[in-house]
Amino acid sequence: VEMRDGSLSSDINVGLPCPRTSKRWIEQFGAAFASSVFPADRTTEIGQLISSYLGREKNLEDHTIHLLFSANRWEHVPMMKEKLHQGITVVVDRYAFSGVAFTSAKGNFGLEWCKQPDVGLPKPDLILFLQLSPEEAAERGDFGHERYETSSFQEKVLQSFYCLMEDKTLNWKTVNASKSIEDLHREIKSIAEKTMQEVQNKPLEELWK
Ligand SMILES: Nc1ncnc2c1ncn2[C@@H]1O[C@H](COP(=O)(O)OP(=O)(O)OP(=O)(O)O)[C@@H](O)[C@H]1O
Ligand SMILES: Cc1cn([C@H]2C[C@H](O)[C@@H](COP(=O)(O)O)O2)c(=O)[nH]c1=O
Repeated sequence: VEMRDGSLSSDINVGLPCPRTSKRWIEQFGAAFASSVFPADRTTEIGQLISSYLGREKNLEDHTIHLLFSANRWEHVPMMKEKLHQGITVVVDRYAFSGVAFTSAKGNFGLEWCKQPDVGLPKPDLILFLQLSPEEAAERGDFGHERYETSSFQEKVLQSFYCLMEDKTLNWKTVNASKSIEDLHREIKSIAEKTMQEVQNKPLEELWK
């Protein structure tokens, strides 16, 4: 979850809108935070290419898909900024951190190269990392259908996230995702509300600048 003056977003671990999760986020957070929610938006032309890639209908070169994920974030920046300036909390289900973690997990990609296309995106006020072992994640619904959804690759992604979390200029918080949905909701809501209070008068910053 990533936030700005009254704004909340999520790299819940948190990409831009995914129809599978956005409804739940709205149910959980919408009323409480008047939030706008968007995980990887698979509806735009770029989003459709990404969706075909993830669904293994299309193969794309690794640099190319990395840049497409980033472009899918940039195409939402005007909308995000508009909402933030209206005082609306923005929740993002996956963001630049997923971009870096997944591409760098492929090997032959340094973290610095992976970060470059996302430099300057709106900087999140909070990044919530929902920690769950790859084994436990694999037991949950829907796992295994898409590209990247294997326990061995997810383990590499996890290591990349740990490297990203060493950056103390970002407000990372790890929560234990093996709790019940209700308990997890309560914890996230509490952390998010506290952060919203803390940042409400702070200016919007740029990521990795
Ligand atoms: N705390 C929880 N306890 C038990 N099951 C859960 C919990 N949270 C989510 N689930 C279930 O696990 C599955 C995956 O959840 P969810 O879609 O939130 O994961 P995700 O990491 O956002 O997946 P993706 O990013 O691939 O969409 C769903 O079937 C959901 O109902
Ligand atoms: C944003 C982003 C995501 N990914 C990967 C991570 C997941 O495997 C999928 C997104 O699907 P989900 O429904 O949001 O889980 O794509 C990536 O490789 N790069 C990115 O920038």
